[in-house]
Amino acid sequence: MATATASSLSLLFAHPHSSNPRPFAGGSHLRRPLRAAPHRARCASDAATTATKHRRPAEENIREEAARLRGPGNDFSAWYVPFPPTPEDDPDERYSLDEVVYRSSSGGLLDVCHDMEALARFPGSYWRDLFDSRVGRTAWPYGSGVWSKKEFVLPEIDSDHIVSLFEGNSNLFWAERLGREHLGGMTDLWVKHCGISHTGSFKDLGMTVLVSQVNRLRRAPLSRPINGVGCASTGDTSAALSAYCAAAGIPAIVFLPADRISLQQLIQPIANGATVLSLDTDFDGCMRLIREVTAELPIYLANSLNSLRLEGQKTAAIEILQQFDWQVPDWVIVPGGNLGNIYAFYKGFEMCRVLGLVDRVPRLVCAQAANANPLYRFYKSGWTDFQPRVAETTFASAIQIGDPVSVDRAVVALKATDGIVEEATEEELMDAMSLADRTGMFACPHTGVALAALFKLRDQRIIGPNDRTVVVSTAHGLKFTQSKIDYHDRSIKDMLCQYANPPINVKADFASVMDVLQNKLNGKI
Ligand SMILES: Cc1ncc(COP(=O)(O)O)c(C=O)c1O
Ligand SMILES: N[C@@H](CCOP(=O)(O)O)C(=O)O
Repeated sequence: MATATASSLSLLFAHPHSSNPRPFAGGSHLRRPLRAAPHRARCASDAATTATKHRRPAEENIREEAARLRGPGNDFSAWYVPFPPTPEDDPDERYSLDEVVYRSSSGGLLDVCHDMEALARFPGSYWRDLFDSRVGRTAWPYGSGVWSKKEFVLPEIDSDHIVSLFEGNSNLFWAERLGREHLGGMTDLWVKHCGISHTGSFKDLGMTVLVSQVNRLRRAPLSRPINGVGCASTGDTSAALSAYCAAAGIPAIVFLPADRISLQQLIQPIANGATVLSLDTDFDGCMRLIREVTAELPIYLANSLNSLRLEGQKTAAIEILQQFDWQVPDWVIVPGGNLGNIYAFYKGFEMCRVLGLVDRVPRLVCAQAANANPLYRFYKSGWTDFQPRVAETTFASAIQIGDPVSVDRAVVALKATDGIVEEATEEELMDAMSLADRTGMFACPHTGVALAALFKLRDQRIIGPNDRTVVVSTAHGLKFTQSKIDYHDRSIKDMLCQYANPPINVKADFASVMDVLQNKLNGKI
């Protein structure tokens, strides 16, 4: 494993060995030349946002309206660089986002690097105001929580190529009762409901970006021969990929570990018309196969090994800052599996810090199921010994991953934020999820993992009662109802299920009903 050395994204934005004082800023065939700095901060997207005061003509749709209103292009750009940057790397190694490339020349990961100098010509206040002005609108494509931050995501894509289902802008839920009653009087506890979304998980945020770029590549003038988009999945990536591909008319191919994902997840790609291969292996086995297959066939890889995905996912971090009026929370807790998302959160926060939208980043916590905890073990070894493992069955089935592709990214994120890795047993995660449900949520088991980590960190007094803390809820509880049914049925072997609330079977007569209700009201049952 490559050692993570970068402690700040700024190292990505300016290569350590580059002698160019304006890193990647000039002379490249990958980007248009920079314009002279405008004295007033305006960009094309801005014009589209502000010019929609009048209702568009009935014969025009929102894409066409956006095209009509589009002003001159902006000069922001982005490209792939090796990740993390090491002194051994060729400082000139970079790739256009229009290339189909997932790995650096040394076989390492890639990251999307933005032209920070161009973005930094505008003060943080400009970006805050611009992003705030777009929230809740329908102006294409800014009604999406991802594309409302287009300049920080895929600045060069034509809005007409974007495949968006108006994802993002998810609820930041004040978990008042959970914090007050069950977490030692926590006053400032929040749950970012990334799973209350089009396909029921945070994957929509990344998939809109990836499928939009594929759409751009397939269409003229690039006209790349990409016949389909494929992924390995524990159920959520496949659902998001299938939905976005279906919306764009692009074939989707998904590799699923047989009998290891929920029925609700399985039916999503089936319903969206994807080619679904159910394979007799675990997620890590599916991941190995999809990598081999995409190296042979003109199928574009949609897993988070592909760093485009993380550009969309990072907008959840920016959205959290925005929802707090650009104040930075103290802690953000993220459940981790393949480990792309923890890095995406870091990148979103760090980009806002570097560009002056905020002045610091929160401490990150990555929470893993004890049955699938390679990162936790690595952390506990003092980051000295990473061992992939065979992940055991967990109710948090979407993070049943033993050989995460983004482990290097996670290490960078955690080291840079003085982060922590925690784990949760099956009982801890199911209890945490069920307790949260009892305070008005309908959490998924992965959110249960993050909540269980919070319980532990509160017990250890690492997180204080007044610390502003955000737990990232990654999927909708309705995708994982069987685990809740088993819990409330007390049918889970060796689990007390202390918050189970099974239905009471009552004879359908007045006296029996009254009897039960009186016992209930008197606290006897
Ligand atoms: C619901 C859910 N939560 C958390 C995760 C973990 O995200 P990551 O793989 O980016 O660590 C996943 C996917 O792995 C997921 O589907
Ligand atoms: N939980 C994921 C696992 C794959 O992660 P990815 O982010 O690399 O696509 C899933 O839902 O498939």
